[in-house]
Amino acid sequence: MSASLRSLLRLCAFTLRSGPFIAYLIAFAVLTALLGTGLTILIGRVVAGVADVSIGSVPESLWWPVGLLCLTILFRNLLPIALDLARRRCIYDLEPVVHRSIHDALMSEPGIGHLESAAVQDGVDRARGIGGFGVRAFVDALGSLIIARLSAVSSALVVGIWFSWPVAVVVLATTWFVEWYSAAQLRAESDQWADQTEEQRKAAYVFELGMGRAAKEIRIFGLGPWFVDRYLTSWHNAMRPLWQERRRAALRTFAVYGVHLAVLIGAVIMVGWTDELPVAEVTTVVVALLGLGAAADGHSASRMRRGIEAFRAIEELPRLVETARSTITPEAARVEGVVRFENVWFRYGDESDWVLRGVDLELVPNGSTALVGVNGAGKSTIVKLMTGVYSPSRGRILVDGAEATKPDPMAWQRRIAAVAQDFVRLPVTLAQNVTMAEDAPDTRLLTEVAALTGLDVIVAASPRGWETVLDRSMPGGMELSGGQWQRVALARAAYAARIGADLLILDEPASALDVRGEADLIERYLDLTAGHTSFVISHRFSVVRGADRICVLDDGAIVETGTHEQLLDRRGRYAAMFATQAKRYTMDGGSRD
Ligand SMILES: Nc1ncnc2c1ncn2[C@@H]1O[C@H](COP(=O)(O)OP(=O)(O)OP(=O)(O)O)[C@@H](O)[C@H]1O
Repeated sequence: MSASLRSLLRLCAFTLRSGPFIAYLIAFAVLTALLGTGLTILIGRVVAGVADVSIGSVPESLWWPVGLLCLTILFRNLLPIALDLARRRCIYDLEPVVHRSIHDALMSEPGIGHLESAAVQDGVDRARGIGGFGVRAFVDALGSLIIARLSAVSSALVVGIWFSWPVAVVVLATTWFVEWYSAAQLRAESDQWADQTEEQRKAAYVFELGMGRAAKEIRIFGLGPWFVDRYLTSWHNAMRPLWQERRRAALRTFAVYGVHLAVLIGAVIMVGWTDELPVAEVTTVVVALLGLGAAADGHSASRMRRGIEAFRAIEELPRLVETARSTITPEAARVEGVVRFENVWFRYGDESDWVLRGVDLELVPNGSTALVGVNGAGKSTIVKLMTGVYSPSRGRILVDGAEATKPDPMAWQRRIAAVAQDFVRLPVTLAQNVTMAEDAPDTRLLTEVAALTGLDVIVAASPRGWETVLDRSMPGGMELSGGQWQRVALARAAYAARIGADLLILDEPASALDVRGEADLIERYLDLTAGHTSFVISHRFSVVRGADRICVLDDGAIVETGTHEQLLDRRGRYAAMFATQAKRYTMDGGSRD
C-alpha cells in the first residue's frame, strides 16, 4: 500500500473519530455520481422514445423513462444540499479535533523554547495548512472528488459499452491528465506560497501591528507610511515568485486544455459520423462524453492532497517538538520542589552568548529571596529556568537537595504562582483574569486576594464588578491602566498561591505601580507571601530590602548574597547600586526607581 493511501486511510479514520458525518458525505457523493450516470442513460432512453412519438399520443413505453428521469433529476438536485450539510457538519466536528491535536503537541513540552524553533513554527504552519489548505480542505474536496472520479469512470464505461473502448480510454486518459496537470499546477503554486512563510509571517506581523497593537506608537512617531511600506514589501516579496510561476506556466496550460478540448470534439464528431448507432445511443454517448470531459477536478485533487499533507504535518508535530527540545536543552535538568541552582549555565541558542555563567542560588525555604542586577543581567532568564519553561544548558537545578533528573515539569509548574514581567492580559472578565478562566471561582478567596493586592478598589469601580470584561471593545468592557493590570497580575499569583501553589515568583511586581501602590505592596508583601517560598525581582530597592536573602546578579553569576544590612556593610555592588538609587530618590523626591 502506498504511503499516500495509508495517510488517506489514517486521515479518514481520524475524521471518523470526530463524528460519523464523513461516512454520510461519502455515501451522498457516491449516490450523486451514480445518479449522474443514471441520468445519462435515461436521457438517451427518453430521446429514443420521443423520436417514436406521434402527435397526440404518448406511448406507454415512454412513461417509465420519463418518470425515472424526473425522479433522478429531483434527487440529483436534492443530494447536493444533503452533501453540503454533511460536509459542513464534518468540518464543524473536525476543526476542534485538529486544533486540539496541534495544541496538545505544542503543550506536550512544558517549556517554551520549542515555540521559538523555526522547524516547529513551520511545522505548525504546515499543520494548519499550506496556503490556507488545512485538514478541512480534505473534507471540502472529498465529495467533489468522489463524484468527479466515479462520474469519469462510469461515463467512460458508457462510452466503451455503447460506442468504442479506445475512444473511452483516450478521453478518460486526457481527462485525468488535465486533472493531474491542473492539480500539479495548483500544487506548485501553493508550494511557492509555502516557501514564503517567512515573508508571509513578516507581512502578517507588520499588518497586525499596524492594525492595532502598535496604533499608539505609529501615530506618535509618525510611523504609518513606514509600516505600510514594510507590509507592501513583504507582501510583494511573498507573491512575486507565485506570479512568476503563473506567467511561466500560462502557455503550457493553454496547450494542455486545448489538446483536451480537441480530443473531446474529435470523439463527439466520431459519434456523429457513425451510421450504426441509433439515436438513443448517440444521445447517451454524447452526454457521457461531455460528462467525462467535465470530470477533471484538479482543484479538488490538489485540495485533497493538501489536506492529507496538513494531516501528516499534524502527525509529525510531536516529533518536531521533541527534536526542538533536545536541541534547545542539551543537558536538560528539570526542577521539582523547592529550588537550588547549582553552577547553572544558560544561553538561548547554540550560537548565542552565555547569559548565565555558573549561577549558584538557593531560595530561603518559606522565606523571601530577592534578586537584583542591572538591565539584561539575566534576572528574568533565571525566572524562566526556575519555572521550567527553559532548562539549563549546563548545571543543575535541585529540589530539596536532590537533583530532579526524572522530573514531571508540569507538576512542578502547577506548584508555582508567578507574575512575569510581560504577564498575560486576557480579554475576559476580571474574575477570570485572576482565576485564569476558572468557571466557578472561590468568591471568598477572590475578595481576600483583592484586598491584599489593592484590586478591591478597581473591582468596586468597575461597571460590572468581577464580571467586567477587561477589553474595551466588548459590550460593558473596560480598559485598565498598566498599574491596574499589575494589580490584577499580583492578585492572579496570590490566588494561585492560595489554591495550592507553594513557590511565589514576582518579576518586577511594582514596575508600573505609583509610589503609594509600591508602598502598599511592600506593606502587604509579607501577607501576600505568607506560608510560601517567594522569589522577587525588582529594580526598586524599597521592594527587595525586606527580603530574607538578597542576591546580586552580575556578569552571569551571583556575586553577592546577604541581607540588606549585610550587603550595605560589605560596600560592594549592592551598596553601590543602592547608593545611586537612594541619591536619585533624594533628588527626585522619591517618585521614581
Ligand atoms: N528569548 C530570548 N532569546 C534570546 N535572547 C534573550 C531572550 N530573552 C532574553 N534574552 C537575552 O538574555 C539576556 C538577559 O535577559 P533577561 O531578560 O533575563 O535580563 P533581565 O536581567 O531580566 O533584564 P531587565 O532588568 O531589563 O528585565 C539579555 O541579553 C537578553 O537580550
